Amino acid sequence: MNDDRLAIVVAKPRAQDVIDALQEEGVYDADRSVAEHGADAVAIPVTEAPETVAYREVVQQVGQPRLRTLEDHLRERGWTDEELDTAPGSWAVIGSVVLVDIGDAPRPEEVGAALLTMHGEADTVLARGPISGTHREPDVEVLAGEGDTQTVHREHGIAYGLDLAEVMFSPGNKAERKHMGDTVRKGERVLDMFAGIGYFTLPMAAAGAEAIAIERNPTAFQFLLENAMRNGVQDHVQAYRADNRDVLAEGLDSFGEASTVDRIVMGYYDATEPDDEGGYTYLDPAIDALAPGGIIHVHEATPETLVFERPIERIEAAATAQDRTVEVLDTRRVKGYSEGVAHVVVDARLE
Ligand SMILES: C[S@@+](CC[C@H](N)C(=O)[O-])C[C@H]1O[C@@H](n2cnc3c(N)ncnc32)[C@H](O)[C@@H]1O
Repeated sequence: MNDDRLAIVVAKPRAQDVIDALQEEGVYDADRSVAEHGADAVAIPVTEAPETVAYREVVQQVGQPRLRTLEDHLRERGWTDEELDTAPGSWAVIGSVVLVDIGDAPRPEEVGAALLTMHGEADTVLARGPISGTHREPDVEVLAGEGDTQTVHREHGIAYGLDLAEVMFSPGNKAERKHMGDTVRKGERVLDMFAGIGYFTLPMAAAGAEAIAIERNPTAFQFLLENAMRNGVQDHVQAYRADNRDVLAEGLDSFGEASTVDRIVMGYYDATEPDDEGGYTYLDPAIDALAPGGIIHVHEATPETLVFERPIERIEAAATAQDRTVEVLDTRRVKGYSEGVAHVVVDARLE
Protein backbone atom coordinates (compact mmCIF):
# COMPACT_ATOMS: atom_id res chain seq x y z
CA MET A 1 0.00 0.00 0.00
CA ASN A 2 1.25 3.46 -0.87
CA ASP A 3 2.20 5.30 2.32
CA ASP A 4 0.64 8.60 1.41
CA ARG A 5 -2.61 7.65 -0.27
CA LEU A 6 -4.85 9.45 2.15
CA ALA A 7 -4.02 12.48 4.17
CA ILE A 8 -5.90 15.06 6.14
CA VAL A 9 -4.87 18.66 6.10
CA VAL A 10 -5.16 20.76 9.24
CA ALA A 11 -3.92 24.16 10.32
CA LYS A 12 -0.52 23.85 11.98
CA PRO A 13 -1.47 25.10 15.46
CA ARG A 14 -4.02 22.29 15.78
CA ALA A 15 -2.08 19.61 13.95
CA GLN A 16 -0.65 18.00 17.08
CA ASP A 17 -4.13 17.50 18.59
CA VAL A 18 -5.23 15.69 15.47
CA ILE A 19 -2.05 13.59 15.32
CA ASP A 20 -2.52 12.55 18.93
CA ALA A 21 -6.08 11.36 18.22
CA LEU A 22 -5.05 9.55 15.07
CA GLN A 23 -2.20 7.79 16.86
CA GLU A 24 -4.57 6.76 19.61
CA GLU A 25 -6.83 5.16 17.00
CA GLY A 26 -3.94 3.49 15.18
CA VAL A 27 -4.58 5.10 11.80
CA TYR A 28 -1.47 7.26 11.80
CA ASP A 29 1.99 5.78 11.44
CA ALA A 30 4.07 7.74 13.93
CA ASP A 31 7.36 6.74 12.30
CA ARG A 32 6.52 8.77 9.26
CA SER A 33 7.44 12.43 9.22
CA VAL A 34 4.65 14.94 8.93
CA ALA A 35 4.78 16.61 5.52
CA GLU A 36 4.67 20.36 5.30
CA HIS A 37 1.67 21.57 3.35
CA GLY A 38 1.64 25.20 2.40
CA ALA A 39 2.53 27.89 4.91
CA ASP A 40 -0.04 27.28 7.58
CA ALA A 41 -1.20 23.70 7.32
CA VAL A 42 0.14 20.19 7.77
CA ALA A 43 -0.73 17.16 5.69
CA ILE A 44 -1.01 14.09 7.91
CA PRO A 45 -0.82 10.76 6.15
CA VAL A 46 -3.23 8.16 7.52
CA THR A 47 -3.70 4.51 6.70
CA GLU A 48 -7.50 4.63 6.62
CA ALA A 49 -10.26 7.20 6.80
CA PRO A 50 -10.55 8.21 10.43
CA GLU A 51 -14.11 7.46 11.60
CA THR A 52 -13.32 7.07 15.26
CA VAL A 53 -14.79 8.62 18.38
CA ALA A 54 -11.51 10.26 19.47
CA TYR A 55 -11.04 11.68 16.00
CA ARG A 56 -14.55 13.10 15.94
CA GLU A 57 -13.89 14.74 19.31
CA VAL A 58 -10.83 16.45 17.89
CA VAL A 59 -12.84 17.58 14.90
CA GLN A 60 -15.41 19.09 17.24
CA GLN A 61 -12.64 21.05 18.94
CA VAL A 62 -10.61 22.17 15.93
CA GLY A 63 -13.08 21.99 13.07
CA GLN A 64 -13.32 19.54 10.20
CA PRO A 65 -9.99 19.00 8.47
CA ARG A 66 -10.20 18.39 4.77
CA LEU A 67 -8.94 15.54 2.68
CA ARG A 68 -6.35 16.57 0.16
CA THR A 69 -7.90 17.22 -3.21
CA LEU A 70 -6.53 16.35 -6.63
CA GLU A 71 -5.72 20.03 -6.96
CA ASP A 72 -3.61 19.90 -3.76
CA HIS A 73 -1.68 16.94 -5.10
CA LEU A 74 -1.09 18.42 -8.53
CA ARG A 75 -0.10 21.80 -7.07
CA GLU A 76 2.55 20.00 -5.04
CA ARG A 77 3.80 18.54 -8.29
CA GLY A 78 4.22 22.03 -9.68
CA TRP A 79 1.05 22.39 -11.76
CA THR A 80 0.21 26.00 -12.61
CA ASP A 81 -3.27 27.53 -12.19
CA GLU A 82 -3.75 27.30 -15.95
CA GLU A 83 -2.83 23.62 -15.98
CA LEU A 84 -5.05 22.95 -12.97
CA ASP A 85 -8.01 24.34 -14.93
CA THR A 86 -7.65 21.36 -17.28
CA ALA A 87 -7.39 18.75 -14.51
CA PRO A 88 -10.26 16.24 -14.30
CA GLY A 89 -13.08 17.37 -12.02
CA SER A 90 -14.40 13.87 -11.34
CA TRP A 91 -13.51 10.21 -11.68
CA ALA A 92 -14.96 6.86 -10.68
CA VAL A 93 -13.60 4.20 -8.37
CA ILE A 94 -14.68 0.80 -9.68
CA GLY A 95 -13.44 -1.91 -7.34
CA SER A 96 -9.66 -1.50 -7.21
CA VAL A 97 -9.51 0.68 -10.33
CA VAL A 98 -9.82 4.44 -10.68
CA LEU A 99 -11.32 5.38 -14.03
CA VAL A 100 -10.79 8.94 -15.19
CA ASP A 101 -11.49 11.03 -18.30
CA ILE A 102 -8.18 12.79 -18.76
CA GLY A 103 -9.45 15.35 -21.29
CA ASP A 104 -6.86 18.00 -22.15
CA ALA A 105 -4.87 17.69 -18.92
CA PRO A 106 -1.10 17.76 -19.42
CA ARG A 107 1.06 14.99 -17.94
CA PRO A 108 -1.71 12.36 -17.48
CA GLU A 109 0.69 10.09 -15.59
CA GLU A 110 0.93 12.73 -12.83
CA VAL A 111 -2.86 12.78 -12.56
CA GLY A 112 -2.71 8.98 -12.33
CA ALA A 113 -0.09 9.04 -9.59
CA ALA A 114 -2.06 11.65 -7.63
CA LEU A 115 -5.31 9.66 -7.89
CA LEU A 116 -3.53 6.53 -6.74
CA THR A 117 -2.23 8.44 -3.74
CA MET A 118 -5.74 9.67 -2.94
CA HIS A 119 -7.50 6.29 -3.20
CA GLY A 120 -6.03 3.76 -0.82
CA GLU A 121 -8.46 1.08 -2.02
CA ALA A 122 -7.22 1.30 -5.61
CA ASP A 123 -4.15 -0.25 -7.21
CA THR A 124 -4.58 0.94 -10.80
CA VAL A 125 -5.59 4.18 -12.53
CA LEU A 126 -7.00 3.98 -16.06
CA ALA A 127 -7.66 6.77 -18.53
CA ARG A 128 -11.01 6.16 -20.16
CA GLY A 129 -11.20 6.46 -23.93
CA PRO A 130 -14.29 6.08 -26.09
CA ILE A 131 -16.60 3.06 -25.79
CA SER A 132 -17.34 1.77 -29.25
CA GLY A 133 -19.16 -0.79 -31.32
CA THR A 134 -22.28 -2.80 -30.69
CA HIS A 135 -20.37 -4.82 -28.07
CA ARG A 136 -19.72 -1.54 -26.24
CA GLU A 137 -15.99 -2.25 -25.86
CA PRO A 138 -13.91 0.29 -23.94
CA ASP A 139 -10.55 1.75 -24.85
CA VAL A 140 -8.43 2.37 -21.74
CA GLU A 141 -4.83 3.28 -20.98
CA VAL A 142 -2.97 2.52 -17.74
CA LEU A 143 -1.85 5.80 -16.13
CA ALA A 144 -0.52 4.54 -12.81
CA GLY A 145 -0.25 1.50 -10.58
CA GLU A 146 -0.12 -2.20 -11.23
CA GLY A 147 -2.15 -2.10 -14.42
CA ASP A 148 -4.48 -4.87 -13.28
CA THR A 149 -7.72 -4.10 -15.09
CA GLN A 150 -9.68 -7.04 -13.61
CA THR A 151 -11.58 -6.14 -10.49
CA VAL A 152 -14.70 -6.77 -8.43
CA HIS A 153 -16.89 -3.74 -7.89
CA ARG A 154 -19.41 -3.80 -5.03
CA GLU A 155 -22.54 -1.69 -5.19
CA HIS A 156 -25.86 -1.96 -3.33
CA GLY A 157 -24.94 -5.43 -2.08
CA ILE A 158 -24.08 -6.80 -5.54
CA ALA A 159 -20.56 -7.85 -6.60
CA TYR A 160 -19.74 -7.12 -10.25
CA GLY A 161 -16.58 -8.87 -11.49
CA LEU A 162 -15.24 -7.42 -14.72
CA ASP A 163 -12.20 -6.46 -16.74
CA LEU A 164 -12.32 -2.74 -17.45
CA ALA A 165 -10.04 -3.16 -20.45
CA GLU A 166 -12.55 -5.57 -22.01
CA VAL A 167 -16.05 -4.56 -20.98
CA MET A 168 -17.71 -1.29 -20.10
CA PHE A 169 -19.00 -0.23 -16.71
CA SER A 170 -21.01 2.93 -16.49
CA PRO A 171 -20.72 4.58 -13.04
CA GLY A 172 -23.50 7.00 -14.07
CA ASN A 173 -26.01 4.11 -14.26
CA LYS A 174 -25.70 3.36 -10.53
CA ALA A 175 -29.19 4.62 -9.60
CA GLU A 176 -30.69 2.70 -12.50
CA ARG A 177 -29.03 -0.55 -11.38
CA LYS A 178 -30.49 -0.04 -7.90
CA HIS A 179 -33.88 0.90 -9.36
CA MET A 180 -34.12 -2.41 -11.25
CA GLY A 181 -33.43 -4.38 -8.06
CA ASP A 182 -35.97 -2.32 -6.13
CA THR A 183 -38.70 -2.53 -8.74
CA VAL A 184 -39.06 -6.29 -9.34
CA ARG A 185 -41.32 -8.60 -7.37
CA LYS A 186 -40.23 -12.01 -6.10
CA GLY A 187 -40.81 -14.73 -8.68
CA GLU A 188 -41.37 -12.28 -11.53
CA ARG A 189 -40.12 -13.45 -14.95
CA VAL A 190 -37.76 -10.83 -16.38
CA LEU A 191 -35.81 -10.62 -19.62
CA ASP A 192 -32.60 -8.59 -19.83
CA MET A 193 -32.03 -8.24 -23.58
CA PHE A 194 -28.62 -6.53 -23.34
CA ALA A 195 -27.30 -8.16 -20.20
CA GLY A 196 -23.58 -7.28 -20.35
CA ILE A 197 -21.86 -8.54 -17.19
CA GLY A 198 -25.19 -8.53 -15.37
CA TYR A 199 -25.64 -4.79 -14.66
CA PHE A 200 -29.42 -5.20 -14.29
CA THR A 201 -29.78 -9.00 -14.24
CA LEU A 202 -27.88 -9.36 -10.97
CA PRO A 203 -29.86 -6.85 -8.86
CA MET A 204 -33.13 -8.22 -10.26
CA ALA A 205 -32.19 -11.87 -9.60
CA ALA A 206 -30.89 -10.97 -6.13
CA ALA A 207 -34.29 -9.39 -5.44
CA GLY A 208 -35.98 -12.71 -6.26
CA ALA A 209 -36.79 -12.40 -9.97
CA GLU A 210 -36.33 -15.28 -12.40
CA ALA A 211 -34.11 -13.73 -15.07
CA ILE A 212 -33.40 -14.59 -18.68
CA ALA A 213 -30.19 -12.76 -19.66
CA ILE A 214 -29.04 -12.43 -23.26
CA GLU A 215 -25.57 -11.14 -24.15
CA ARG A 216 -23.66 -11.64 -27.36
CA ASN A 217 -20.19 -10.36 -26.40
CA PRO A 218 -18.31 -13.53 -25.30
CA THR A 219 -16.15 -11.69 -22.75
CA ALA A 220 -19.09 -9.91 -21.14
CA PHE A 221 -21.01 -13.22 -21.20
CA GLN A 222 -18.22 -15.00 -19.32
CA PHE A 223 -18.37 -12.34 -16.60
CA LEU A 224 -22.17 -12.61 -16.53
CA LEU A 225 -21.92 -16.33 -15.72
CA GLU A 226 -19.20 -15.77 -13.12
CA ASN A 227 -21.12 -12.92 -11.54
CA ALA A 228 -24.30 -14.96 -11.25
CA MET A 229 -22.28 -17.50 -9.24
CA ARG A 230 -20.38 -14.81 -7.34
CA ASN A 231 -23.71 -13.44 -6.11
CA GLY A 232 -25.28 -16.85 -5.49
CA VAL A 233 -28.10 -16.29 -8.01
CA GLN A 234 -27.05 -18.84 -10.65
CA ASP A 235 -30.27 -20.80 -10.12
CA HIS A 236 -32.29 -17.68 -10.94
CA VAL A 237 -30.43 -16.62 -14.09
CA GLN A 238 -30.80 -18.40 -17.41
CA ALA A 239 -28.08 -16.92 -19.62
CA TYR A 240 -27.84 -17.09 -23.42
CA ARG A 241 -24.77 -16.07 -25.39
CA ALA A 242 -26.56 -14.95 -28.50
CA ASP A 243 -28.02 -12.07 -30.43
CA ASN A 244 -31.29 -11.28 -28.66
CA ARG A 245 -33.06 -11.00 -32.03
CA ASP A 246 -32.19 -14.61 -32.82
CA VAL A 247 -33.40 -15.88 -29.44
CA LEU A 248 -36.66 -13.92 -29.67
CA ALA A 249 -37.23 -14.90 -33.32
CA GLU A 250 -37.02 -18.57 -32.27
CA GLY A 251 -39.39 -17.85 -29.39
CA LEU A 252 -38.49 -18.11 -25.71
CA ASP A 253 -40.58 -21.28 -25.45
CA SER A 254 -38.32 -23.07 -27.91
CA PHE A 255 -35.58 -22.73 -25.28
CA GLY A 256 -37.77 -24.28 -22.63
CA GLU A 257 -38.79 -20.91 -21.17
CA ALA A 258 -42.32 -19.58 -20.80
CA SER A 259 -43.28 -17.87 -24.07
CA THR A 260 -43.68 -14.46 -22.44
CA VAL A 261 -42.14 -12.55 -19.54
CA ASP A 262 -43.50 -10.00 -17.04
CA ARG A 263 -40.76 -7.43 -17.51
CA ILE A 264 -38.12 -6.57 -20.11
CA VAL A 265 -35.03 -4.40 -19.67
CA MET A 266 -33.55 -2.90 -22.82
CA GLY A 267 -30.32 -1.35 -21.51
CA TYR A 268 -28.85 -0.25 -24.83
CA TYR A 269 -28.64 3.24 -26.28
CA ASP A 270 -30.04 2.07 -29.60
CA ALA A 271 -32.85 0.03 -28.03
CA THR A 272 -35.49 1.98 -29.95
CA GLU A 273 -33.67 1.79 -33.31
CA PRO A 274 -36.05 1.74 -36.30
CA ASP A 275 -35.46 -0.92 -38.94
CA ASP A 276 -35.59 -0.55 -42.73
CA GLU A 277 -39.14 -1.90 -43.02
CA GLY A 278 -40.95 0.67 -40.89
CA GLY A 279 -40.66 -1.44 -37.75
CA TYR A 280 -38.28 -1.43 -34.79
CA THR A 281 -35.23 -3.68 -34.57
CA TYR A 282 -35.48 -4.50 -30.85
CA LEU A 283 -38.83 -3.10 -29.72
CA ASP A 284 -40.83 -5.36 -32.07
CA PRO A 285 -39.48 -8.70 -30.76
CA ALA A 286 -39.46 -7.35 -27.19
CA ILE A 287 -43.13 -6.38 -27.26
CA ASP A 288 -43.97 -9.74 -28.79
CA ALA A 289 -42.32 -11.45 -25.80
CA LEU A 290 -44.00 -9.25 -23.16
CA ALA A 291 -47.04 -10.65 -21.36
CA PRO A 292 -50.21 -8.51 -21.29
CA GLY A 293 -49.78 -5.98 -18.47
CA GLY A 294 -46.00 -6.48 -18.59
CA ILE A 295 -43.52 -3.66 -18.09
CA ILE A 296 -40.75 -2.57 -20.41
CA HIS A 297 -37.74 -0.40 -19.44
CA VAL A 298 -36.41 1.21 -22.58
CA HIS A 299 -33.10 3.09 -22.69
CA GLU A 300 -32.21 5.57 -25.40
CA ALA A 301 -29.54 8.14 -26.22
CA THR A 302 -31.86 11.01 -27.11
CA PRO A 303 -31.11 14.47 -28.52
CA GLU A 304 -32.11 17.05 -25.87
CA THR A 305 -34.84 18.51 -28.08
CA LEU A 306 -36.49 15.10 -28.34
CA VAL A 307 -36.09 13.97 -24.75
CA PHE A 308 -38.87 11.59 -23.73
CA GLU A 309 -40.97 12.49 -26.79
CA ARG A 310 -38.97 10.33 -29.22
CA PRO A 311 -38.62 7.15 -27.12
CA ILE A 312 -42.29 7.36 -26.07
CA GLU A 313 -43.42 7.82 -29.68
CA ARG A 314 -41.35 4.85 -30.79
CA ILE A 315 -42.65 2.61 -28.00
CA GLU A 316 -46.22 3.65 -28.87
CA ALA A 317 -45.70 3.05 -32.59
CA ALA A 318 -44.22 -0.41 -32.01
CA ALA A 319 -46.97 -1.31 -29.51
CA THR A 320 -49.80 -0.07 -31.76
CA ALA A 321 -48.48 -2.25 -34.59
CA GLN A 322 -49.08 -5.25 -32.30
CA ASP A 323 -52.48 -3.96 -31.08
CA ARG A 324 -51.08 -3.20 -27.64
CA THR A 325 -51.79 -0.07 -25.61
CA VAL A 326 -49.11 1.82 -23.69
CA GLU A 327 -49.22 3.43 -20.26
CA VAL A 328 -46.06 5.40 -19.55
CA LEU A 329 -45.23 4.78 -15.88
CA ASP A 330 -42.09 6.86 -15.50
CA THR A 331 -39.40 8.70 -17.42
CA ARG A 332 -35.87 9.32 -16.14
CA ARG A 333 -32.71 11.04 -17.24
CA VAL A 334 -29.86 8.69 -16.37
CA LYS A 335 -26.91 10.88 -17.36
CA GLY A 336 -25.49 12.97 -20.15
CA TYR A 337 -24.49 10.88 -23.16
CA SER A 338 -22.67 13.47 -25.24
CA GLU A 339 -22.98 17.17 -26.03
CA GLY A 340 -26.72 17.82 -26.49
CA VAL A 341 -27.67 14.15 -26.07
CA ALA A 342 -29.09 12.56 -22.91
CA HIS A 343 -29.25 8.96 -21.76
CA VAL A 344 -32.89 8.48 -20.79
CA VAL A 345 -35.17 5.61 -19.72
CA VAL A 346 -38.89 5.15 -20.21
CA ASP A 347 -40.80 2.64 -18.07
CA ALA A 348 -44.07 1.61 -19.72
CA ARG A 349 -46.82 -0.94 -19.12
CA LEU A 350 -48.26 -2.61 -22.22
CA GLU A 351 -51.74 -4.15 -22.06
C1 LIG B 1 -24.52 -0.78 -23.23
S1 LIG B 1 -24.05 -2.34 -22.77
C2 LIG B 1 -24.93 -2.60 -21.36
C3 LIG B 1 -25.04 -1.38 -20.59
C4 LIG B 1 -25.63 -1.64 -19.27
N1 LIG B 1 -27.04 -1.82 -19.40
C5 LIG B 1 -25.27 -0.58 -18.27
O1 LIG B 1 -26.09 -0.20 -17.50
O2 LIG B 1 -24.14 -0.14 -18.21
C6 LIG B 1 -24.99 -3.22 -23.92
C7 LIG B 1 -24.65 -4.69 -24.01
O3 LIG B 1 -25.53 -5.25 -24.97
C8 LIG B 1 -24.83 -6.16 -25.77
N2 LIG B 1 -25.56 -6.24 -27.04
C9 LIG B 1 -25.67 -5.28 -28.01
N3 LIG B 1 -26.48 -5.71 -28.99
C10 LIG B 1 -26.90 -6.95 -28.63
C11 LIG B 1 -27.78 -7.90 -29.24
N4 LIG B 1 -28.37 -7.65 -30.40
N5 LIG B 1 -27.99 -9.07 -28.60
C12 LIG B 1 -27.40 -9.36 -27.40
N6 LIG B 1 -26.55 -8.49 -26.79
C13 LIG B 1 -26.31 -7.30 -27.39
C14 LIG B 1 -23.43 -5.56 -25.88
O4 LIG B 1 -22.48 -6.57 -26.16
C15 LIG B 1 -23.24 -4.95 -24.49
O5 LIG B 1 -22.62 -5.85 -23.61
